[in-house]
Amino acid sequence: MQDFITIAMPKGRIFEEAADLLREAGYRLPPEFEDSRKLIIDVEEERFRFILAKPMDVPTYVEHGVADLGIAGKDVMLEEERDVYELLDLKISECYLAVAGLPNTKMNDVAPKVATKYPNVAAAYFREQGEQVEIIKLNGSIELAPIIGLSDRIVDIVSTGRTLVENGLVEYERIVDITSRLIVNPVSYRMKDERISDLVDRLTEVIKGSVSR
Ligand SMILES: Nc1ncnc2c1ncn2[C@@H]1O[C@H](COP(=O)(O)OP(=O)(O)OP(=O)(O)O)[C@@H](O)[C@H]1O
Ligand SMILES: O=P(O)(O)OC[C@H]1O[C@H](OP(=O)(O)OP(=O)(O)O)[C@H](O)[C@@H]1O
Repeated sequence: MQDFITIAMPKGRIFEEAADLLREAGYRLPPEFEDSRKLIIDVEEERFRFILAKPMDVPTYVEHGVADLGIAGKDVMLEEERDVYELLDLKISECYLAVAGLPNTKMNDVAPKVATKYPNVAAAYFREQGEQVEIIKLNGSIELAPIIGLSDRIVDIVSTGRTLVENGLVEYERIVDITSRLIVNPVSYRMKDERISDLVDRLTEVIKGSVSR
C-alpha cells in the first residue's frame, strides 16, 4: 500500500460528480464504483485507495493523515476549520449558504434563535453582523425549524431554492458561495508531491475545459 494515494470521498450527492471528474481526468475507475456499499475501494490499476466518508467527516480523515487527499464542500471546510490545504476548486456541487426564515418576520429582539447544521459558520456570521443569537444545531430538515417555531431563522444550503419555496420560506441574506474542493494533508503533500501534482494538473485541465464549454 506504500505508494497508494488514499482519497477520502464524500458519500452522497458530491460522490458521483467527483467520480465523473476523475474519469474525465483519465483515471480508470471500475463501473461498479458508484454502486458499491464498500467503504474502502482499492483501484490497483491507478494505485488509489478510496475511503467513503460522511461529507462532514472528510477533512477529519485528511487532517489526521489516514487519507492523503479528500473532496469536501467549502461549507464543510468553513465549518470544520481543519489543518489541511485546499488545492483546487473543483467547481462541482454548486450551492450557497444563506439566512432564511418565514416571510415578513423580524428576528426576535430577545435571544433570537437560529437553527443550522453549520453552528460555527452561523455563529461567526451573526457575530460579524453584531447580532447576538442562540444557535440551535440540527442535523437535517433545517427548513422545519422556523415553520414549527423552533427558530426565527435558519442558516442552510440553497441550491435551486426549491426546498425554501415548497416550505413557504424566503431568503434574507446570502452568506457565501459554495463549491467542492480538493484538499490535502500537509505531510502527504510534501511526501507524495509528484503524484499529487499530476492529479491536480489533470483535474485542472478538465475543470478549465468544463468552465469554457
Ligand atoms: N442541495 C444541494 N445542491 C448542491 N450541493 C449541495 C446541496 N446540498 C449540499 N450540497 C453540497 O454537497 C455536500 C454534501 O451534501 P450531502 O447532502 O450529500 O451531505 P450531507 O447532507 O452533509 O450528508 P448527510 O445527509 O448524509 O448527513 C455539502 O457539504 C455541500 O457542499
Ligand atoms: O435549494 P434546494 O435545491 O432545494 O436544495 C437545498 C436543500 O438541500 C439540502 O438538503 P438535503 O437534501 O441534503 O437534506 P437534509 O440536509 O435536510 O438532510 C439543504 O440542506 C437544503 O435543504
